[in-house]
Amino acid sequence: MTLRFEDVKYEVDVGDPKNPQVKPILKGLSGQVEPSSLLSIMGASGAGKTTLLNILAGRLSAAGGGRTSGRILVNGQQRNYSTFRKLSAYVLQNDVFYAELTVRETITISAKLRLPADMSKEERQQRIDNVIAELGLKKCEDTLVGNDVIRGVSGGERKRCNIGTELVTNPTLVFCDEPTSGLDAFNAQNVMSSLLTLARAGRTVIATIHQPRSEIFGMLDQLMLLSEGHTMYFGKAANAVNYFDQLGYGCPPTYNPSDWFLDLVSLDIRNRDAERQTKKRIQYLAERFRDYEQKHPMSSVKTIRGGAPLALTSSDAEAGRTEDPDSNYAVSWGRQFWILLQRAATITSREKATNMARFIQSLIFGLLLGLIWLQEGGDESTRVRSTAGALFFLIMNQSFGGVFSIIFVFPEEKAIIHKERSSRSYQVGAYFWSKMLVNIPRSLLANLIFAIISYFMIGFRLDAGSFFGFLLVVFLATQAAESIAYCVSAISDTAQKAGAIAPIFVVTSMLFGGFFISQEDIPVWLSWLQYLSYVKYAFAGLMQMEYQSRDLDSSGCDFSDSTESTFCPPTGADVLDYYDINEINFGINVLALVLMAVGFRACAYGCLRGRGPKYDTTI
Ligand SMILES: Nc1ncnc2c1ncn2[C@@H]1O[C@H](COP(=O)(O)OP(=O)(O)OP(=O)(O)O)[C@@H](O)[C@H]1O
Repeated sequence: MTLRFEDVKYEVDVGDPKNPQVKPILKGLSGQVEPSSLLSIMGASGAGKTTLLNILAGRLSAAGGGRTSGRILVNGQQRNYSTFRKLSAYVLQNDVFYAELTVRETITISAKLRLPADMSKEERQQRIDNVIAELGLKKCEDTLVGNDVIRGVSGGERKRCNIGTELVTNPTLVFCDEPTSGLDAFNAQNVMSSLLTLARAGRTVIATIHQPRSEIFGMLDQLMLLSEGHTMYFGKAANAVNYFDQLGYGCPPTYNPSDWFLDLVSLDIRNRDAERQTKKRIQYLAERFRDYEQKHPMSSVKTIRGGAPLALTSSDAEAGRTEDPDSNYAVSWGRQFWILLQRAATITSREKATNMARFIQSLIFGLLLGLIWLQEGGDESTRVRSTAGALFFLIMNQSFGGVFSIIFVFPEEKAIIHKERSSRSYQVGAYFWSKMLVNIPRSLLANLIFAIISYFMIGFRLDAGSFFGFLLVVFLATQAAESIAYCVSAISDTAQKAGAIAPIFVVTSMLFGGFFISQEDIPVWLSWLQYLSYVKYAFAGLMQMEYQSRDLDSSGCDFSDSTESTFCPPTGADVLDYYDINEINFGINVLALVLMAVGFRACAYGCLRGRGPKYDTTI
């Protein structure tokens, strides 16, 4: 596939939105990349490399609010975005992965989601094996990808795994953003030689690269050198030294050419003199290159080394061989859901530290609450108050446990989802609902551990119905709190933001939960808030389980003086009256909790869906 770009410009508005200033970022860049070749876009930080790569890949975020112009031609024709996406792959700079999956599992899941469902198992397996072999990942295929906490593959292997997940579709065009960043020299070279191998197999590869060591520089086919949005050089990498030599900027013999070029085209802003001088030099080099471009029009830019181009139709036909011809996804929603459900189950079962932390937390808090309210004695009045306190506190405890298990994890996972959605691996609903389903057993088990310990230590009503009612309400309250956490995480960019917002909802629910403030004390204009409080329904449900249809031991009570301070209820119904929780029955409270758990999750799903990747498709 030959990719040609002509006079590509990109500008954004900066400063006061009412009186914005136009900031040009790319100032009319042109070039052409042919099959079997690797174009490296080089330049100092802020030169515009990533912006250009994103525009060429059709992955420039529409959220940036900039304006693009120019022309991008694929095999001489205006690109069709839908086909272009299927034929191209974009390898992000950040290797965001599930640390708990192995390299082979990661690539296999990508293949299952992105290859047509009617492809035979053997054919798919062959494709996965080829990708693993092609990228030299055989040695570490069964090693966990890992992260900062879990020991996994090396940085270079992770980068190649990142490339591998994109290569399973056999793309004809591969875009790579800074594939060598963060890698040591050895791994950087390995990654670059993998890219070169891909190019030699007939693909067109475009990669941004910051400052390659001399061995890597020697491997490059075509080089595009950028500075301040201008082209400083475009052509054979091997000719670059000669080109700058002719302009009077000969590379000293002991220098790595890429270091030399970066020194030449970097803007030095340490002091005014240096800035003026370097600006002048950049301006001069940009003008010289424009002259050079006019003398050597683009059609004369030839592929450096030969290689049979991949038949455009093979990949195209493959990508078009989907279950639903109208869908942009390779497999149906149901199959996406099933694959993602299996993935989520595998990850959850391997999150040993998280699972243990959740279960130990339930155990410790179950014991702690049990010890604090251990078989509370005293008169009925004291027992009622302390039971209400215990029930309320344990709802809060389980809610916070659930909320914090999500808000510090989910926002980070969103980076993976964003990447996978950008490559159109699946619909967000398939991911979200499969994840919700997989999380339920873990949450249920944590609640069960907590319920068994606290229920019997505190000494709540001793019959099976009451215990399971208690478990149901605590579980649903946790689910409602988790749903709020998902919702907040879906709208927050970072875990910190989610961590700051989520308690607002939980604490407000707590405030209107019916324990601290009675209904009549809530100002009328705020009273609607109580109906949004899952704590209210959970507290009412638990109190009903404990006190419904129950006579109390009210010996020693003086009913002639039933003021608040000498509260002395003869029956459970009086207790429920006292806490204003007789108006809604247990079934309705449970239903309200179910609706809140589902409703907030649906909101979270809506937010995730609405905040999906959107790209500028102007050119
Ligand atoms: N939407 C935007 N609004 C304002 N400035 C922007 C926007 N997009 C890019 N820029 C600016 O354009 C310049 C080029 O950005 P780009 O990310 O392409 O640089 P780069 O060469 O890839 O740098 P690096 O090597 O540091 O990643 C930077 O100065 C950046 O701050």
